[in-house]
Amino acid sequence: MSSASQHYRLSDDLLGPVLAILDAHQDPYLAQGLVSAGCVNKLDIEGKRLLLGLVYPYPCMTQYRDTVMTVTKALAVLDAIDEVECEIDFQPATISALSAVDPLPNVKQIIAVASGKGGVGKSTTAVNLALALAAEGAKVGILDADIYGPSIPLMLGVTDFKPVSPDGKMMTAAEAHGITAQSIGFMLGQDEAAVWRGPMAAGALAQLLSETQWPELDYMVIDMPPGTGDIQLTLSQKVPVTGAVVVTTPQDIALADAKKGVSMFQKVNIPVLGIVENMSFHVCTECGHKEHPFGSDGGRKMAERYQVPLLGELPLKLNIREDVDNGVPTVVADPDGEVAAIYRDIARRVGAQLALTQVTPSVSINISEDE
Ligand SMILES: Nc1ncnc2c1ncn2[C@@H]1O[C@H](COP(=O)(O)OP(=O)(O)OP(=O)(O)O)[C@@H](O)[C@H]1O
Repeated sequence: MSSASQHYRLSDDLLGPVLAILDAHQDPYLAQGLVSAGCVNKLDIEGKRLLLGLVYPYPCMTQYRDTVMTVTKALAVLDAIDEVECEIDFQPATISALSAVDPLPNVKQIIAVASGKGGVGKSTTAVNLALALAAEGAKVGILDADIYGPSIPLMLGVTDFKPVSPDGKMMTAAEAHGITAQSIGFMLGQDEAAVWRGPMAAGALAQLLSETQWPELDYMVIDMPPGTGDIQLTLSQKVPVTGAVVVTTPQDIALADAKKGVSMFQKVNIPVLGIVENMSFHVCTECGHKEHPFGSDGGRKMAERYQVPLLGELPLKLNIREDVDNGVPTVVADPDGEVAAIYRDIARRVGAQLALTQVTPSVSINISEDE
């Protein structure tokens, strides 16, 4: 990876040691030194004050302070430097090869959150991932494409939102907790979903995505319908998804279905960014005993087998459910808690994986009226 533009204004004597020190700082998510990862885009010196500019390809705002402290301490060994002024920014990669038909010019990356099986916590993961990416400094949207049970309006507390179309073409989206949301649930009546044929549903969902007035977004998270059937396959082909996250629980049956999810994305050349194991463990609030009600290590073994990262393991925890039921997901309801920290860690991993994957959209979107 290399940075878009680098401004280095140091003498050769100083540049070498500074770059060596910065490259010795391994970024945990990119698994490379800061220089090799292309994060160092500015180096200048005023007297003995080093001006350092870092640009990350994934959002990591909650880590900025730690990074500044570590890097400043490391550079302090050089006699020529007695102060470091560090600016950190985030700039996600933009999809490199967009098709001629580009329905989402405002969106840099599209992440599909999928599961092989219903009820594993896909929507809970999708909404918390979207909010965690936002908490790390990204501009984020979420599309609730789960026609079997659109739950994002409830989870974001925007159940009474009704999209309008002032120009008769593009629909408005809801705003909640700093992210933009569109949901099939805003459009559907109670029992409409179940009767849709696969291609028709996928067409309608792709249309919903392309005909919504999204603001400039770094990431669009799509909460996919559960399963690996026609709708999911067609949707994956109609939308230029740049990476997929597969959610599973550790139990055998969910894992078997999640494997089908991974294979489906691999078949349509969508990079699988990794696996989230939800409801991995439960810690008793009274005695602190940790148990694995649905088995253990399934997600890890699956990740190893398919050679994709295990992005994180979430506990089975009452307040995760209560928070989404209250319309304020845990990342927002308890930002300093350990669950929010896990979601933010997953968000950084997802952003870094997208940056590390040479992404091109799966296919161009071509929506025909009859689908
Ligand atoms: N880690 C967790 N701890 C406790 N409850 C959870 C956790 N993850 C999800 N839940 C709860 O489990 C239920 C199912 O979650 P969710 O709706 O996110 O699953 P899903 O896979 O999207 O389901 P569907 O297939 O119906 O769309 C919800 O009530 C949710 O609040």
